Amino acid sequence: MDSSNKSKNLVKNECVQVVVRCRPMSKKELENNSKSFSGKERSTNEIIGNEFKQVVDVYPNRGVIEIQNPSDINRENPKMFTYDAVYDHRSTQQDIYDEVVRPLVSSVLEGFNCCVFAYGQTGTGKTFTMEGVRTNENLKGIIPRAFEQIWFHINRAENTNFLVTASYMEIYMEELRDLLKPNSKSLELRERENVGVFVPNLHSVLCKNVDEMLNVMNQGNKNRTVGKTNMNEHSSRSHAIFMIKIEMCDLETNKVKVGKLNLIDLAGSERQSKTGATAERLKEASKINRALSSLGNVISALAENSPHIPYRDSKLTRLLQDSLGGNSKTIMIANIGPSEYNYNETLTTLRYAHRAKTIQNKPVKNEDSQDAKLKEYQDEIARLKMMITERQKREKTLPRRKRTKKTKVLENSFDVAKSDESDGLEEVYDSDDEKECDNNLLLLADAETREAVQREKEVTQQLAQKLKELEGQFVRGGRNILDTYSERQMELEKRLEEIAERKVGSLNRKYAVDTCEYINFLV
Ligand SMILES: Nc1ncnc2c1ncn2[C@@H]1O[C@H](COP(=O)(O)OP(=O)(O)OP(=O)(O)O)[C@@H](O)[C@H]1O
Repeated sequence: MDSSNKSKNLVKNECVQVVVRCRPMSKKELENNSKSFSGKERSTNEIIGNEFKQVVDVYPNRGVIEIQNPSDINRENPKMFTYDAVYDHRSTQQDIYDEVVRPLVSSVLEGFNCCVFAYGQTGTGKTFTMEGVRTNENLKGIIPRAFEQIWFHINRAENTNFLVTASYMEIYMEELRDLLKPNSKSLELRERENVGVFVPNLHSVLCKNVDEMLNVMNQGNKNRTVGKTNMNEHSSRSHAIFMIKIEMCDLETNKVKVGKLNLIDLAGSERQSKTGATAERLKEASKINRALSSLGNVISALAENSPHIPYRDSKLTRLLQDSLGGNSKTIMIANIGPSEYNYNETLTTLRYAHRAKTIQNKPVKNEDSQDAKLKEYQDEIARLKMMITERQKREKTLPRRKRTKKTKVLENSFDVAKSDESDGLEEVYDSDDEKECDNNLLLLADAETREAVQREKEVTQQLAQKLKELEGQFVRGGRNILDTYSERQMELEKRLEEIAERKVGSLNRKYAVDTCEYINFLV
């Protein structure tokens, strides 16, 4: 990208947006909470008695979370934190998506790099928030909802070609694994100027609709490392990263934009005394905690404007390099639990989340991106079309004989694959007369020339086939305007986006006031 483009595309600094979601009391917590002080002895892995009291209060209208220190007997001085948005146990998956994530995915579709990551203690609802419950429409999480928004947009974007790919990987025990190719060897991270950190050889799947993306997600989830601990029946033992790349070409201007979306479900921090982890689970926990502590260090260093940011301390922080302090628009969802039993972990999460709010990114629109595959394909398509046209012209200049009954048989042997999307080819074969001319070429006087022409035609046919395959990679926008949503729903989506933007704007104003309170709290 030249420097004039760079300055044109440079958006002003933008802070990482931080939202906190407090999950409801779990069944176990509610059951135990109903018991008063039982006086029972506490065993290492058993959670009992009064420790399930709720210590977290959520004020969605003010973007505030209060947490009460259980050792403060009078319970007079709760600690207070303000975020871009906060969600309590009543919040729905739809609320979070519409108010927080929808505007971000709109930015992806404008050509920005964007990232959503869920952070928090084990069992606080990160996977629930990101992936949700597959079998329940209302409980599906951010990832499947993002698929719907993306394809909703594509199905309406006229005059645009799209090339959409998805990849899915996990960081397990500090190793990068391709969740779509579970038997392949572990992946490496590389860094290149103008590209940033990337993963060579990561498998990516071409997607043409929501269902194909859901298949990628489900396929990857089958291969994700999950285990049981005392804190969570299905605890994620790895950090999972779902990556979507959307290349878009405006067919009027021929300009290409590239939007990238990283959807990250981190493994949760955990304490052995609570999870009861032993053997393999314990080894995993130590790697998980180490990577999360390096993430904490990166957040702190960025918040303090430190000259050295320790991105290289773990694979997770290297991967998040662009999302934290880089060129991406980023949302951190900090998940917490409400009970006293998790007070220390919850406070730690709230503190890190608050620090992350000060991290400044410089989002840049990826316009005229040189590494776009779509650009490469389009150039190749133009080249193929030109070659085919030239060949056709050349063939027409060869001497012909008049068509006879006998030669009609030959017509069936020649049928260049004709794509309805291939404008160039339509030009070449747009009338029966021309096709007849082509067939007549086979009737040239001597066998040698006939053979040469036949060979020529085969080459042209191969080129046409290649052209068809390349064009088959794209999705032409604006083809399915009435497939899944009505016009009324489109309007509703627009309104929701406006509401979300207004909400974030008013919370930002509130933040200025609350920062003073936070500084007081720190001193
Ligand atoms: N907002 C919520 N509403 C209802 N149930 C929730 C909510 N958040 C979490 N849960 C439930 O809590 C349990 C733990 O959630 P989940 O597995 O998403 O936690 P996690 O943070 O991903 O844990 P880990 O780090 O161990 O993978 C699940 O049974 C989940 O359904």
